[in-house]
Amino acid sequence: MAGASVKVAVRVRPFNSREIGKESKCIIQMSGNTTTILNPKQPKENKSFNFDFSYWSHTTPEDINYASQMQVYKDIGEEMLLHAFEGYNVCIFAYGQTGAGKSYTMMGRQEQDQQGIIPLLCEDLFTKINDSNNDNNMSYSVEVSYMEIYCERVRDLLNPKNKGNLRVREHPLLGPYVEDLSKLAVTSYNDIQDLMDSGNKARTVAATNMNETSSRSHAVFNIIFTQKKYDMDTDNTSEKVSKISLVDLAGSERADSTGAKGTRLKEGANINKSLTTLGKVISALAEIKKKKVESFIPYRDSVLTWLLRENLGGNSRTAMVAALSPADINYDETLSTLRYADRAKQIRCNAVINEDPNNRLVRELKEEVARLKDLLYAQGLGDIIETKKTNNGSINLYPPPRHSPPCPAAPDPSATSTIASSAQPARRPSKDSRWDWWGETLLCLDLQETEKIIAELNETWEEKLRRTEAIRMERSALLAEMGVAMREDGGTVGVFSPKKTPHLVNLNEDPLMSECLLYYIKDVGRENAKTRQDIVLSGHFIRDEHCTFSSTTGPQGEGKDVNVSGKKK
Ligand SMILES: Nc1ncnc2c1ncn2[C@@H]1O[C@H](COP(=O)(O)OP(=O)(O)OP(=O)(O)O)[C@@H](O)[C@H]1O
Repeated sequence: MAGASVKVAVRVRPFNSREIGKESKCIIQMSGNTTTILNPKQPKENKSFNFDFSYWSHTTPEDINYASQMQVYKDIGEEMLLHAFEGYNVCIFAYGQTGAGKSYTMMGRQEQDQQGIIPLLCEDLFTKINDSNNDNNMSYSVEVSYMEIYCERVRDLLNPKNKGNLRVREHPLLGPYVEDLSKLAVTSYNDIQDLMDSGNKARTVAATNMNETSSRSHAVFNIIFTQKKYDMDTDNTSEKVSKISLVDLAGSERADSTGAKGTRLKEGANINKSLTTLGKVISALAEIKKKKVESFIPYRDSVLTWLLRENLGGNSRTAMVAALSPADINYDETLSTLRYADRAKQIRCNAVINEDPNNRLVRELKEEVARLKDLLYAQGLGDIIETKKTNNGSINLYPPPRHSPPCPAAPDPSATSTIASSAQPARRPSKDSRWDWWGETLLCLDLQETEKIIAELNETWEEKLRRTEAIRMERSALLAEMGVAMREDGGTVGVFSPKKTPHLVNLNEDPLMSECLLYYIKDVGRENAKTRQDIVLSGHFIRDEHCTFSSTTGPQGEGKDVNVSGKKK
């Protein structure tokens, strides 16, 4: 299995009404696995590409060559699900310009035979689990998370409590992950379907709220699939864990072709930042294969690529579906999609079976906790751990005792989920104490976070189900309170109050979050930090000596400063 290439498929959809209205010509031809694009201006300049699959869905199911939703699932989804049962991480992502058919391929329509890869895969997953229920030595658990990345901000689509933007963090053992992203336990396909529906609604509500369409955000649906096998002979239980990531990317068109201006253009640049970086990552990985040399892969330059790092050239079996418009008016975008897909073919991933990762992880995390505690004791900060014991398990971080007080009274770290608690220190620390203060604070945060992860891993299945049910009830209550109903209205999906008046709801209540959360991921270890710009707190924010927070758009960043109250300077 080692060194398998990314599987790449392209799929062309029927004309839409706009294209029909413009009397568009079809410029895509397919024969076997080969896709040819005809240049409408230069008839002799046809370009052909070979892929693992070329799906002709331009006509109707009556056409013998027509590729149905089921065929796409059988070729791609079924294979990936098989790998998940083998214990590999898998990923399927859809790429293409807005309206090219990404969501149709990934989610599809509710109607019969029109469901896409995600629902078909989830249904098949539970069919297979139920089929093997006769085997008493096997047990399975399925957990789901669903997030949206918009303008480099991460939103939880399943838990209404997570209103703000979630932090993307890096743990020395876990790698990149989204802090506090809900992982909900599911026991049937119906459970997953409900979560998918709620998540899709939350996505539409948020997009409506921002006067946008969801095509500008990336949607990442994750399934954590755990299989436990009891061996009677050895009285031992072994475990395989697979993460199934199903990704519907934002429309890939260039900002200038959407007529975006001002703020919109800036947002576009940020959305495209993830896509542009994805392109750079794919190109860099393709170069490695071609030239057989190591090269720098800019995973950290965007939230999307950072979170999908393992799926792109790492521990994963990965497939990509590139959605194509058939129309001559979209020639440039479609050619660019084909080139993108062609490069993706070059990527090789080194997937390994994730056997017994949780036991190992808990052991390693406990070692990490012991190491962090030793460090705190060695620095004379043992009293933090002692306070924690009497403090309901939470560490009072502000200020750490030895160098106190570099900052004023301690805020309640649980008051807001992310920045506010880190943003509280308002007095400028003395030059000498500043570094110690930050070093110690980071140490405390690491300890707190690692203990949180251990608690999560140790949660029993019953506890997970109870937590899932509590979140489900909160979600229903919130949606009922907002009077949200989704309906098709003249082709537009909207958010309506029960009286059917258009009704906007503010899911983005935290102004601090919405104002200043731009992720900053810098390729520098905390311990190697040499300049104040290198202090990366929680992976995103850099606190400078004037107690403002710089959030930049990237390592080269044109930084945008925000002060502690979250208003732009
Ligand atoms: N293979 C197909 N067969 C039939 N209809 C399709 C197909 N692919 C897409 N469509 C239709 O084309 C329209 C646009 O598709 P879709 O919403 O999936 O595009 P998209 O690439 O996800 O766009 P966005 O970036 O806006 O999310 C939809 O009405 C969809 O039902």
